Amino acid sequence: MVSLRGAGLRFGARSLWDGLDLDISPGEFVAVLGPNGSGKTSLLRVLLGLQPLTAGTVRTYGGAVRTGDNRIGYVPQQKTLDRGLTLRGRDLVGLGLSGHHWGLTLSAAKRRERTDRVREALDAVGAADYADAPVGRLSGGEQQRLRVAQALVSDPGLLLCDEPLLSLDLASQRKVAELIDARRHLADTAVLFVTHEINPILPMVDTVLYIVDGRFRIGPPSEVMTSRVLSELYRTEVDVLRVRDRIVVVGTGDSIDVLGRAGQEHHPQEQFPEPS
Ligand SMILES: Nc1ncnc2c1ncn2[C@@H]1O[C@H](COP(=O)(O)OP(=O)(O)OP(=O)(O)O)[C@@H](O)[C@H]1O
Repeated sequence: MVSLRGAGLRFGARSLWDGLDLDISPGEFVAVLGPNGSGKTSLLRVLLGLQPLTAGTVRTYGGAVRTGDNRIGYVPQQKTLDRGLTLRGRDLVGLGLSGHHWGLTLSAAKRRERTDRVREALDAVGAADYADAPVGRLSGGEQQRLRVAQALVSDPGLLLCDEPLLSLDLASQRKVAELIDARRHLADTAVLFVTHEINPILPMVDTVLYIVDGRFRIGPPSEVMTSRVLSELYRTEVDVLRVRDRIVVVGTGDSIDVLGRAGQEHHPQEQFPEPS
């Protein structure tokens, strides 16, 4: 579905990553992790044909990337929609069916097919109940389900997700992650999932691409999410702990770190005060 060979991207003097070789097969779930500014969104933009590489090659579906490829679904970084936006959820999802494929004037049969596709996508994400409400009035989690439906309505074989769980509560995170996972099992859809937090998707992840300051590692979570590998990537001492079925990362100082931005200056008694 995706093939990157010797791929590099630089802006001016700054190289985001270089020498990146990555193959993604149908049905594979790839998590892309790394601190702010490491080039995760830029990688998605390359695959969407919005950002040319500065070195190497990229192919999707075995051919050159192109913008507006409706075989690629895209869930963008979540922004809360304007409260005043009166567009209905059903129409937002319909935007995922590109005009040139369906034509500007639709026959009655085509119109019915389009309506059915939108309804199926709404049902698949459990959004049928609020499909006719103005999207600006919906909660962040409800809006996010609609974005997933919009990305899936064209039946993409490749789904690119840019932090789709951001600012969702735990129940909504689980639901949205499960929807995406269900889709890949149902249709063998390959998923490239940019995230700062691996735990909500950990059971689904086949491969991690972890990028830090131009350095990166690719492999299964058990190989990449280790103290040794993350310490090498961050060039500082990082501890990766397994707590129940979660991964806890300490020492990176970025948002995947259990201690957040203060991680490297951590004083245990300040973070976790003893009960008085
Ligand atoms: N078109 C551009 N021109 C110049 N610099 C750019 C351009 N696009 C991105 N950058 C820079 O490249 C770096 C990587 O950006 P990118 O959005 O890919 O990071 P990210 O890993 O997705 O970050 P975050 O986790 O904060 O979303 C940033 O420093 C950004 O400012």
